[in-house]
Amino acid sequence: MPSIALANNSSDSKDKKEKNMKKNIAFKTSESESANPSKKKNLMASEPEDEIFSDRKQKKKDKKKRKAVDIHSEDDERSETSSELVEPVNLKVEKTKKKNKKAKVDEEENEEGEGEGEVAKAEDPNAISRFRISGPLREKLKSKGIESLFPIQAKTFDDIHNGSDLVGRARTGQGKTLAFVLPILESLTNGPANASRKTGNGRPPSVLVLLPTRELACQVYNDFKVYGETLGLTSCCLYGGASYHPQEMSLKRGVDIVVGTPGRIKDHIERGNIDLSLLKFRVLDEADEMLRMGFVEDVELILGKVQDVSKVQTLLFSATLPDWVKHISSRFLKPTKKTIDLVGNEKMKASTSVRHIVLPCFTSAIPQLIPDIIRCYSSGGRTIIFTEKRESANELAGLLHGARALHGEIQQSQREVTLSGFRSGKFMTLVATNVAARGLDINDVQLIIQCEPPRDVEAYIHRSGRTGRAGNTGVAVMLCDPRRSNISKIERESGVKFEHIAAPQPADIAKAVGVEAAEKITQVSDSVVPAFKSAAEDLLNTSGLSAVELLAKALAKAAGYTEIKSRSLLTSMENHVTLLLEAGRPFYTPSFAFGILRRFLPDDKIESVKGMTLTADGNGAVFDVPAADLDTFLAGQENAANVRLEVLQALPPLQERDQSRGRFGGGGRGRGDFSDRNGGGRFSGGRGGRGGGFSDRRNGRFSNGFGGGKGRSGGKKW
Ligand SMILES: Nc1ncnc2c1ncn2[C@@H]1O[C@H](COP(=O)(O)OP(=O)(O)OP(=O)(O)O)[C@@H](O)[C@H]1O
Repeated sequence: MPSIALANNSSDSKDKKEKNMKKNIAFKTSESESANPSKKKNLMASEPEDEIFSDRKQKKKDKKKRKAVDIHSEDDERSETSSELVEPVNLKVEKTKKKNKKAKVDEEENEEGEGEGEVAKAEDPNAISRFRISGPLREKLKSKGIESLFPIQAKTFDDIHNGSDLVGRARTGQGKTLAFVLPILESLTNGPANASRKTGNGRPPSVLVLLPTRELACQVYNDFKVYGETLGLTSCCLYGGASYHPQEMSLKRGVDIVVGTPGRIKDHIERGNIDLSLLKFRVLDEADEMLRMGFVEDVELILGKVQDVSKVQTLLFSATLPDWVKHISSRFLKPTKKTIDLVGNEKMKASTSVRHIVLPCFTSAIPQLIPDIIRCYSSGGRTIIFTEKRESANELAGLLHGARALHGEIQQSQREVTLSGFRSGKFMTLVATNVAARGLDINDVQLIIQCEPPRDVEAYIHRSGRTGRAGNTGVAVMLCDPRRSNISKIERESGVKFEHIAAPQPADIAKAVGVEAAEKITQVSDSVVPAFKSAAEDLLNTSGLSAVELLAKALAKAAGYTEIKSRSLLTSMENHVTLLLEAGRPFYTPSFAFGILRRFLPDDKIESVKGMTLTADGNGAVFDVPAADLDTFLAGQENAANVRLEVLQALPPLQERDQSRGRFGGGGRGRGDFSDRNGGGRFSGGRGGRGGGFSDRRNGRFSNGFGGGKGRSGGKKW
């Protein structure tokens, strides 16, 4: 990892009043909902829907696993709201234990035979042998390298197997999928649900799993398929954008497990293709996202198809469970439900094995900056870049070498090709909208880049959680416009303590790529030396450069650089420098700082100032100027009394502007408009408030004060 100049934490200094996202949900009766079918129709038409992805989880066992770093919260509080809470668990510790145990078990199995190995396994409280997991399933798990259950799986297994409804929450990447897959499969074949479930041709499904995106549905379907077939259970995946016929054929033949997205499943219900009356299990995975997307009525309609609610188990899982979802869960789950919350009131809600970084940057600098961030922070693994808008994803993917876009407007078949190409390593950079934020489990994603702070804390938690999975480490870099950053809300609500860094500088980049370039050069066969020796000698004699200087150029070229530019600390613009302005008195507004500059600089130089931002202590202002203008600025200050300009090597803490009105509701222009003063801003986000994130557009069921502004109220336009 390169040594990047660390700036002080600018968010510490501010304690701004944020508008509270009200989560008082006005419930309406089902009658009133069904009285409004036309609105439902509209929503269905615009649904980003669900997803497909027939790609297998490619768990390359030989991939190097990065050890988890500890960024654990000091806050040890436990939730007081959950009905049945368990101690939050340090996955890293568990995982390390598991690895040690596995090594020990393997050793003993080899030396002393199977019996001894079983004893060693039994010492691990989460060893799969300690759970009611039957032989074939156990063997399948072992073949996938799973010898021991993760905490969320271990803590929910018995409750689910014994027949309880359950709400399960654990941080991203901690194995929530198998937490419901395994006990469901066992219950259906060797447990309580076995006796009453239907078998034979044309049987109706026993399990229904609902997910918010097609990609996620396919991923979860794949787990049910792989593990279910070891127990003779069949699964199918129903998602939008794919042809109806094969889905209808699967349903006609009879299937045990149906996984899908609400829109397509509702379509199948309306076409009379699917009978959900005899379900034994209903699962809402990423429940909060599904409900946030406005699927609450569809979900309710689908779940309501069960004949006898007392005979069905309902499970609800997510890494984020806002209070309003907990309220809603009481509609779907029995009052006797269990809650297993491994996050609870712990301060840190996001992944603890991820390094969370904030980097100031103008939108216009993003395309040039990202390749260097990837070089410095991806450790050679995969990168997912998140943009807010589909157009930005397309645009950025077009500008970055070897990157592809993924979003809801791309045809389903292409989405599948893109995701499977990313999983298989055909290309290493995916530029996506929030369609990829939830649940996707892709091997060796080392780096997440968010081009701007997301609309809410849940989005931050899920996006950054695409890395650092299953105990591995990762890096999440969030870019933000220094003039408009509003990260303190995310910081406060997620519990993340952001590291503040500046753009990678030439030395950082050289350090990151130099070793690889040196390896490339040393790997060149000695056989080339005689052939190129005389050319090398000529070069040394005629270039006027030393051998070291020439070698430095060769290394740069081998790393793909023919020139390397420094970047400013504030906007990350190339060939700009960052200055601190002080005037011996407090600064209240950026205009005041501009006023001071006007006293000693001509207008055209003032025009070149970028990113004027007040320091957190209010005693100065920080801004960028083109490196070519630096002398003019420094010389100019000589003519102004009490004015001091300093070239900065690291950013001081800066003031945040309160963006809560626009971004989190209340109307206004919302996000966007990240362009710099001079109209740069390739990715300038335009207007359109982003309020109303939770509102159900159909009947205001979720209308909870988030309204206002046009735009992305339903979050359905990924
Ligand atoms: N017991 C286990 N041992 C080893 N690996 C496991 C185990 N359980 C799950 N995994 C692996 O951990 C990874 C993360 O699992 P999963 O996708 O279910 O996480 P999640 O908690 O649902 O994450 P998210 O909240 O992001 O959806 C997967 O690659 C999965 O195969």
